[in-house]
Amino acid sequence: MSTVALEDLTHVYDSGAESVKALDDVSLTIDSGEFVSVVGPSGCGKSTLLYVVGGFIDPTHGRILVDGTSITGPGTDRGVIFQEYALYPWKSVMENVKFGLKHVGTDSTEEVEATAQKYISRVGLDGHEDKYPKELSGGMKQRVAIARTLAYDPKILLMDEPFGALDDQTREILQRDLLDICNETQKTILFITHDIEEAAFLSDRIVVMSTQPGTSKEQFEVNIDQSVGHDAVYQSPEFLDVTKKVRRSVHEELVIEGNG
Ligand SMILES: Nc1ncnc2c1ncn2[C@@H]1O[C@H](COP(=O)(O)OP(=O)(O)OP(=O)(O)O)[C@@H](O)[C@H]1O
Repeated sequence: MSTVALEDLTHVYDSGAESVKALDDVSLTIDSGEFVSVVGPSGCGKSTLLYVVGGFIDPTHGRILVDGTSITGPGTDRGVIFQEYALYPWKSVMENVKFGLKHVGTDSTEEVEATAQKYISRVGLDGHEDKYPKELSGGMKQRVAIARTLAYDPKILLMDEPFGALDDQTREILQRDLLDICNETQKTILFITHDIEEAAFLSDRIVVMSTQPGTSKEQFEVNIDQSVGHDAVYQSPEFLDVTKKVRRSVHEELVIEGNG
């Protein structure tokens, strides 16, 4: 369990001729075990926010604290899952998952094998260990990516549109699996999505970002019992209410952008 605090994050991409302010003074705390989604108009800085929290880019201003300590780059305390599965095409499912464990210095071959197998099973890929990415569907590839990240047990998951490339049915199955994993392991999650319904189904809290430069515009608590399943949740008054409010908030930004 880990708390993540984003303090006054500003990021400017400076490519010499032109500079783009992607984030403007974003502050946000994600409590231990909390699931927070970030939504907002295209180009508002959602991915930038995730890269900064992942430690892949240094913010121009501000800092990120994990359990009170400032981060200085990527680390195994934070596992990142992208929309593109980022698997090694020349490695099998087993080898891809084992690769994740290299970062945490597990020495024993048996231990590595057993841990990899545990997470391959956890994401429902028993029997597919020796297959290569090209032999897998999109949903299976994303399961491998999730298993590879879970295998080294990061306390924090940073997910950038992880289900964006999947069909509706596969997406719903993986959303449910993700929630089950969260309940079992109490991960702290920062989840980026375009999909307001997805954010409302999965999250404890939704942050709406303003149009570029991205600021944390508005936040919505979500109190939904996801265990009743997608169909029942999607028809519940709480779900309809929160999606309406979030949609309105995002839509205001699109109008502002259109006028600007
Ligand atoms: N490497 C870069 N160099 C310069 N500008 C960049 C770079 N990466 C992103 N940007 C700009 O920063 C702003 C924020 O981009 P970012 O990808 O974080 O937004 P986003 O909200 O994730 O977008 P989308 O929803 O379309 O994926 C955009 O104006 C984008 O063009």
